Amino acid sequence: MTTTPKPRTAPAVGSVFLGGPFRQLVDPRTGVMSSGDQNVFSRLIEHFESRGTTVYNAHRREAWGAEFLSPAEATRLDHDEIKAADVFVAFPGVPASPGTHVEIGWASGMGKPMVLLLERDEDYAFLVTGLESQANVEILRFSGTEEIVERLDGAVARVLGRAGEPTVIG
Ligand SMILES: Nc1ccn([C@@H]2O[C@H](COP(=O)(O)O)[C@@H](O)[C@H]2O)c(=O)n1
Repeated sequence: MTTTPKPRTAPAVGSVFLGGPFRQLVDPRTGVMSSGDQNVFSRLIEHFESRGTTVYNAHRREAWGAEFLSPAEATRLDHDEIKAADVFVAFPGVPASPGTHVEIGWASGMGKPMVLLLERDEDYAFLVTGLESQANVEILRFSGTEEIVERLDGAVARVLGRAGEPTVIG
């Protein structure tokens, strides 16, 4: 008897926090991020939402820069949303995004499964590239947004699969 292989589908993820450079991307002339930069975040948001995943994302929440919250409001919301999310996904940024690096520290401290999106051939902080020795994180090196989309579900599934395992200090 032959059996038909079941189609492989990525496991459902309840919620994701998506972070990355923000203030440095807001054009002072327009007060918002360029459409190209908005599209990168929108593409990843749509990717997750099309699978029924709730996406927490400050760039969309704050209308790409047109509706900045106060520092205290943004900090409280981001901290609460990272805590609520099943997975933390972020671009540390080139140049480095200060806010995202704070968020990476929070997510590590919370033991959150993490996927960090690093541009291929760019240089990043030692404490980002070394984080796999201390936390449940996958570092995904990419050359374009579509490469992220192709590889993201696999990386998310791997960190979720390891959630709850003790972290080996390297
Ligand atoms: N108005 C803001 C600014 C930042 N954030 C969060 O911080 C990260 C970006 O930090 P930058 O230093 O690059 O601005 C980003 O992941 C946001 O979650 C914010 O929520 N609101």
